[in-house]
Amino acid sequence: MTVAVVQFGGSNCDRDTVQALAHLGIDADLVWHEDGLPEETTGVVLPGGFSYGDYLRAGAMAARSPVMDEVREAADAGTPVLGICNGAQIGCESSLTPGAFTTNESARFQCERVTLRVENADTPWTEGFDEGEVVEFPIAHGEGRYEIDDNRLDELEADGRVLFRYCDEDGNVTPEANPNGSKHSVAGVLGDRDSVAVLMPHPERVSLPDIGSTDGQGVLRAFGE
Ligand SMILES: NC(=O)CC[C@H](N)C(=O)O
Repeated sequence: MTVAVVQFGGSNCDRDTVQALAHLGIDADLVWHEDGLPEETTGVVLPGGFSYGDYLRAGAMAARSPVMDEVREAADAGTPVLGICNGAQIGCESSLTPGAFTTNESARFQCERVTLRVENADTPWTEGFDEGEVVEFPIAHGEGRYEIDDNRLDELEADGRVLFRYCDEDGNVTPEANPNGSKHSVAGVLGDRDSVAVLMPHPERVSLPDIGSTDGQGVLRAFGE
């Protein structure tokens, strides 16, 4: 049982992710994208970073790597797939998940801790949380503003495919608590299956007790089942 953490040129959260998974007793390995997914792959993480220097649009180049065809096949077969930050951008650029992550409203790179409200606790990524629970994760992105057409967003909302929303410390979803101008304050969404998810905040950066918080463990535990 091995989770493949797929490295592209410019990935930089790959090792942190392996370490965070290992801390939870989940076997994970770095996989260079040109090498393809190993046969024993039981989960896939598209990690954060700056693949191809965010050239064109963040995630646009990595989404065209042949390994993404394998990731899609694995996802279609029910293998859990999680895109984190740049991995979320790659997930949307490759249509594994709906919508797109575009330039922050501030037009700046933002690195800060944010609070998130768990919108649907009935998914593998959130079953360790309560619905409405407020958790704190870091963000570190320049292109994290979630965009999607209104009809599609209404469908996602109706289907419970919004996983996390930016909120204030009391769980109120307000424009002030939305760090990047994401539509409906969306911070994470599910793909067609609930085994596929992407989120802009970084659960792997809040998964090791030594770093001070373990709020992110619930997300990564999905790979332990
Ligand atoms: N931390 C990350 O993965 C960064 C994502 C991407 N490079 C951005 O700035 O939007």
